[in-house]
Amino acid sequence: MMGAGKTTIGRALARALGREFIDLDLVIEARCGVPISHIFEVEGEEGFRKRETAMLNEYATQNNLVLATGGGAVLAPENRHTLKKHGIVIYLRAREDELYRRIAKDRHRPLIQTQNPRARLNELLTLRTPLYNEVAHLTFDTGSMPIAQAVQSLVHLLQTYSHDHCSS
Ligand SMILES: Nc1ncnc2c1ncn2[C@@H]1O[C@H](COP(=O)(O)OP(=O)(O)O)[C@@H](O)[C@H]1O
Ligand SMILES: O=C(O)C1=C[C@@H](OP(=O)(O)O)[C@@H](O)[C@H](O)C1
Ligand SMILES: [Mg+2]
Repeated sequence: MMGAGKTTIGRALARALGREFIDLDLVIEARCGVPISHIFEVEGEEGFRKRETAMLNEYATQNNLVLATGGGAVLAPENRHTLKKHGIVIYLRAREDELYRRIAKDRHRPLIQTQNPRARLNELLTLRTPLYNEVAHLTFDTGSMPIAQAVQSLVHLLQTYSHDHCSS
């Protein structure tokens, strides 16, 4: 979900693993030359989702990446299939009040620029939590854990997962 730390922790995890980091939102912004919020204004959420799926399809099959999606990438069944098929998907989980604290003042997340952003976040979480669970190979609670500590734990979690599930 927005504010879980996908961009921040993803970037630090990539560094720790010596992998390239790709954030789908940043790739979309770089290609379009405008912020995500502008894409929402001009093309609506639907237009943004098409771009998100196109970028996911482009990067999902590349090896040796840490790829951060936006929180809504799980909405399309096609994206869930792509993520599960090609990646080890980590669901970064944090409590609703912690998510809200992290994103409340940020004007760059168009979906919560509403009269009642807290209620909106709650609605989105209700809708999406089953989808996050469906697509996750691993679930990790960031809580109020410092980023460096989260990264260390994730490296360990991935090592264990790879040892148990990957043949080479
Ligand atoms: N574990 C954490 N503890 C405290 N702050 C965090 C943590 N993870 C992320 N943040 C902060 O929360 C905000 C949102 O993080 P971000 O990585 O953009 O989340 P996402 O990409 O999942 O929306 C940023 O200001 C980031 O520094
Ligand atoms: O949850 C969502 O639907 C979205 C999350 C955002 O990314 P973050 O999850 O990195 O904030 C960004 O993709 C866009 O604003 C839509
Ligand atoms: Mg992000």
